[in-house]
Amino acid sequence: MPSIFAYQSSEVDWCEPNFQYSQLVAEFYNTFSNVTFLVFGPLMTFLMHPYIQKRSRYIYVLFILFTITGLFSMYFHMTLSFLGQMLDEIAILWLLASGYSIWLPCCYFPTFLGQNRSWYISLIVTITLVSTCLSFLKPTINAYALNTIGLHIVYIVVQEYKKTKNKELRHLIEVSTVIWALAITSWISDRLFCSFWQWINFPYLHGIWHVLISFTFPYGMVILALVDSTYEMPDQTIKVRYWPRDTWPVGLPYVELGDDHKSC
Ligand SMILES: CCCCCCCC/C=C\CCCCCCCC(=O)N[C@@H](CO)[C@H](O)/C=C/CCCCCCCCCCCCC
Ligand SMILES: [Ca+2]
Ligand SMILES: [Zn+2]
Repeated sequence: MPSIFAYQSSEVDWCEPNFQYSQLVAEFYNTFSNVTFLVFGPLMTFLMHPYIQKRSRYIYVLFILFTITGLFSMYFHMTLSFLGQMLDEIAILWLLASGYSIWLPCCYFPTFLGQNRSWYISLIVTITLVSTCLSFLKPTINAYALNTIGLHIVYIVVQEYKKTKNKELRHLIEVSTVIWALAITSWISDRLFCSFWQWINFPYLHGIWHVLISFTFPYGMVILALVDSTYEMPDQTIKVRYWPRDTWPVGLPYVELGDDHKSC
């Protein structure tokens, strides 16, 4: 049995050919396409710093876990090792769990918990601990299970889309849903139609997934901050801004706190 550190000890291999450019990096494009995680994580922490200070410092954990996920994903694609796979998937699991703990509006809590966030967080932590252990039993299905959680997040966001008249929020939800749909299509295509992509000499769909899914993170954070503000900070004005410039046709969304209060 190979060591968990050994190159190609994971049962999962992606469509991109291995060791094409270097003996050290198994999947070159899949490894370096994670660089957007390393940029967006710290940049979003900086841009949303005033909001996080006011709302909850636990949000920093989300941004740190997002950056760590990018690092582990790089390590996984560089080595295709079992350790790399598990670090990548467990980091995603805890990132999603932290997101659910902080952002899920109370109206989506299971009815037996009432509106009690402390009980809800205890439930999420318990489920995540059990899932972390279960993830070692059949590691090939982990990524599918994580994408199912992703589908549930999209479901919640779509429910909020139906409820809101806020044009800015609706626009953010529309753009992020399209980006997520393109991302998941790339992920599934890489898994299912690899021989076709190799035949046309374009086995890079998983790298495209990395870039697209990393863009859903800033969008997801801003959408959830806006939704959350209607429940948790009803008197605070939240402004959506875009980095590097509001006026540029494309940019990274983030939130800023308004000086005034909604009720003033
Ligand atoms: C109310 C809940 C709020 C939760 C908010 C969390 C938002 C997280 C957004 C993005 C995180 C993306 C993390 C992706 C890591 C990619 C690393 C990777 O590619 N790993 C693969 C192997 O290399 C592995 O096969 C991938 C597994 C699947 C990961 C599933 C991630 C689901 C992301 C869901 C994003 C929904 C955004 C919805 C916007 C409308
Ligand atoms: Ca490969
Ligand atoms: Zn990947």
